[in-house]
Amino acid sequence: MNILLLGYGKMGRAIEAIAIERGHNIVGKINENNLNDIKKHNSTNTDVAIEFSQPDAAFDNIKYCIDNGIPALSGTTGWLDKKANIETLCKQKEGTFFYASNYSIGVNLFFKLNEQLATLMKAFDEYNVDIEEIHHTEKKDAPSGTAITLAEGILKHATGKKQWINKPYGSKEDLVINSIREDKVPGTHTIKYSSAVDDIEIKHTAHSREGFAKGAVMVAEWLKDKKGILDMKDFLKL
Ligand SMILES: NC(=O)C1=CN([C@@H]2O[C@H](COP(=O)(O)OP(=O)(O)OC[C@H]3O[C@@H](n4cnc5c(N)ncnc54)[C@H](OP(=O)(O)O)[C@@H]3O)[C@@H](O)[C@H]2O)C=CC1
Ligand SMILES: O=C(O)C1=N[C@H](C(=O)O)C[C@H](O)C1
Repeated sequence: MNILLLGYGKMGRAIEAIAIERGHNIVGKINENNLNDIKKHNSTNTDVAIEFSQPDAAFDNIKYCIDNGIPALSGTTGWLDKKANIETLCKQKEGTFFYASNYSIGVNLFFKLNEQLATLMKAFDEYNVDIEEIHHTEKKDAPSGTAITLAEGILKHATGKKQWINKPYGSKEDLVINSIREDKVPGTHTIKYSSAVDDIEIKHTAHSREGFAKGAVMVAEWLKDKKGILDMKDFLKL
């Protein structure tokens, strides 16, 4: 499979290593120094684009792929206010677009567990729920995309919470997401239900970027012949 990497930073490099190990060709690596090279790519020389860049770059990268008939998956966080525009374009052009805030299989099981726990805890309003996410200090956005997905999963079920906020403390109606930045941490997310007498916690700890990268390559292999707007629920059949 011919893969175009849009974004060749920490994730682009981790994805390249796994893609090569799985027998794929990397036909382009785009970063801020060679942005114009994206124009060399089209549906005849590229099977799929894997986009892990930065919040202000994702929209244009994905738009290019859809305009040029290249199936695209993106993992970039912090740009989702424009995702609906991409989905409209994808429908108009009958293209292929896949998005996940986290490509790790373990995190997607954790998303499911989070919703199951939120459903269970609904009847016990003596517990307050909050989220903590810890990432490396180079991360450009906060809260993490994964923490937002976790918050949306809780808000769907927890009647006492009205919205998430990205501060260490909030009112009873706020679902607090506390973002902590520490050197080299690949990504740790904790959901904590606290009462006066005890706490219940679930936690996902990424040991490296390998899980995100392997998930992205596996999705790319699956996506290349698909059409439409897809996500991890379609891929994992969860
Ligand atoms: N969904 C998931 O599973 C995961 C998502 N992420 C997300 O992926 C994104 C990238 O993470 P990470 O690799 O750690 O970040 P890095 O900062 O290490 O890499 C970002 C790369 O994007 C490049 N870039 C900047 N502008 C453009 C552009 N217009 N087109 C193409 N590339 C561009 C940068 O180029 P240059 O080096 O020249 O500045 C850099 O190489 C983040 O949003 C992060 O949150 C991360 C891990 C997992
Ligand atoms: O920037 C990162 O590194 C990560 N970003 C994603 C996010 O914002 O959730 C996924 C992962 O946690 C690593």
